[in-house]
Amino acid sequence: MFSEIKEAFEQGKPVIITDQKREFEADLVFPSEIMKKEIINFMIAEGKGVLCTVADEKELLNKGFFKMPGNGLDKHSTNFFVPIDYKLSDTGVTAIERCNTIKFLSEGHGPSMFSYPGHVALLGSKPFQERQGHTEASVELVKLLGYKKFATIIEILNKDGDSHDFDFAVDMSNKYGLPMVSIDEIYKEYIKNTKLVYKAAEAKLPTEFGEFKIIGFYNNIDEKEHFALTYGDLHDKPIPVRIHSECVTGDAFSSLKCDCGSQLKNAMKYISENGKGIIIYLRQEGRGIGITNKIKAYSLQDKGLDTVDANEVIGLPADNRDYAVASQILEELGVTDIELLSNNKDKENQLVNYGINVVNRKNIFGNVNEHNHNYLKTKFERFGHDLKNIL
Ligand SMILES: Nc1nc2c(ncn2[C@@H]2O[C@H](COP(=O)(O)OP(=O)(O)OP(=O)(O)O)[C@@H](O)[C@H]2O)c(=O)[nH]1
Ligand SMILES: [Mg+2]
Ligand SMILES: [Mg+2]
Ligand SMILES: [Zn+2]
Repeated sequence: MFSEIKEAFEQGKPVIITDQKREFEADLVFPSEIMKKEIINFMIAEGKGVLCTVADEKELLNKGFFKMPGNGLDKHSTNFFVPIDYKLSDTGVTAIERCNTIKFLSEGHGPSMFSYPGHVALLGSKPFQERQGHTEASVELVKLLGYKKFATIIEILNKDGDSHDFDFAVDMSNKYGLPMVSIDEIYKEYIKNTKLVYKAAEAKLPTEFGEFKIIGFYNNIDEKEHFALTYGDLHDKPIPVRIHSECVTGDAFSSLKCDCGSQLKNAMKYISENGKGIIIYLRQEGRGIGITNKIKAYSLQDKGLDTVDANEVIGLPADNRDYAVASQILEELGVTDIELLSNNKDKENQLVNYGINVVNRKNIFGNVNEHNHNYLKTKFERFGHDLKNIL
């Protein structure tokens, strides 16, 4: 898909970046460094939103560009700088003048080359893992494809002048042969190509199942302290790997409402019996909603809701987990080929999408009891977990 986008850029066609999660809006996007007058004209005519040129926020601030007053207070607000024209422009509004302004900026010129306020809106992009808007997606996309980190974007309005019309964007894509890509897809590719996790500390950890090593990591993806336990030599291929999401009730307090505690122990046992392996402990409690929300969900389950509906009734996704950190932990440990110890196909799919070679997925079960039987049945029926053999 990314090679198709590069081809479109080379032919002077913008791409459409969609956002299925945050705002449902669609923007036309083109690399600033190869901008042409005709492309600007097309983007203004067909997009109809506000034409903005995007650059890295830090770089803009370092060079001395001016932020709009009051801007940047809310992390989700549009990060406008004072709009610009290149210095020698006449009015600054024509397609050729806006094109020149955009190209000048992408050549690295500072504020002295521009006049203010001008006719090209200027946006500062944040680090992608901090904010996943069209602003960030546009510059990361062009960077991934080998262009300088400057992009030009415009929001698509439909024939009535309304935004958030996904079908209209699809029609435009078909009419002009413009590739479509979602912010999510660009983010996945970015994570695959950007190192964001580093080993921070390492020590011995003797356990009931033998001597493991425990390794802590810094990461620039979220604020959490993820860690891993490793056992034996990790040079073999594939290495057994258990990626376990935190379940403090099951893992530490012997809860019988789920299978997490016994599943974790069985994984440690399997790894020590095989003489090698890794447990990655991800701090995404309650399938990513946190312990307090999990308790809220439990109280709805006490009233008869299943584990999926309970999350949804409190307004949260049934499963909010992401395995980007796990895939980079594996990379940091030098492991690419794994035997995934899991019954969860989404875990496997996400890891594969993040570039991990899952040679095979091996089921690993916890204990079934009268308290967790329905919970496991729901996971089988509604999430498609591979649990048929134990129910
Ligand atoms: N929201 C919510 N989370 C739960 C509930 N029961 C368990 N969990 C969480 O579910 C997650 C289970 O994680 P894992 O065992 O790594 O993953 P899995 O989806 O069971 O897949 P496997 O790899 O087959 O074990 C943990 O984060 C638990 O805290 C529940 O009823 N509601
Ligand atoms: Mg937006
Ligand atoms: Mg589990
Ligand atoms: Zn659990």
